[in-house]
Amino acid sequence: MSFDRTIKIAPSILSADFANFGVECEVIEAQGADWVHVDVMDGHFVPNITFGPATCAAIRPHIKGVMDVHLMIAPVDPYIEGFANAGADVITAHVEAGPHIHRTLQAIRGAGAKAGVALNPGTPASSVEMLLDMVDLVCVMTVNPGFGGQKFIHSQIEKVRELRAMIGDRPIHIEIDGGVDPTTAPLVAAAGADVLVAGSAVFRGGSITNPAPYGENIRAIRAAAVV
Ligand SMILES: O=C(CO)[C@H](O)[C@H](O)COP(=O)(O)O
Repeated sequence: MSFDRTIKIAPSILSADFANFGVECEVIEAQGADWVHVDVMDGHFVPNITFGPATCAAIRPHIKGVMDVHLMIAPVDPYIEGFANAGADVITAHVEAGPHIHRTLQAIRGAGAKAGVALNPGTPASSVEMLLDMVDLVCVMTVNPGFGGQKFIHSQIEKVRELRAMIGDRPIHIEIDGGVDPTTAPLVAAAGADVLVAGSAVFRGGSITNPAPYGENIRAIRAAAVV
């Protein structure tokens, strides 16, 4: 997985057809997705439950590119190896998920994956300042995690600017997750984000038997984000 700062669109399969994840991943990549974003929720750290490492392992053969696994779970550490073995390229843990995020990030890299750290909307950019040598990606949650289809929280744009300045030349992606669409994409891209997670704005209007809207939606977000 090479590093660059071009805009990458990462559809969240939270908005896909849960009965057809494998095909959804193939179709979304064929329609122009750069990464596939996989939302893991435990009903404890967030008020929703999705799936675990077995599902990630099952969809891995259907993804040619980057499988970007976002863990909205606590505790995190006991499950890192399982998600790495399932083939995750990036594993992102929340800074709020436990008292030892530095250890968690070490464990992610130790398991052979790129390490991401996610920040809830109420968590300041400064919380990752001491972690920058440990991370490959910082994920700014622009909704409260747990559900797709929520409204973008505009106050997070300033956090993205702060992170962009803090990161400087380091090879660290800034990922935005929640409420990304053609109206919000240019705001976060201008602030310095390069990975845009989008669920409802990508999957809206399409299906595995009618995938063209996926491609139109991805192209619309990408075009809007080129600032
Ligand atoms: O992590 C998430 C929710 O916790 C989702 O990835 C995120 O909300 C994307 O969905 P949408 O684009 O519909 O807002």
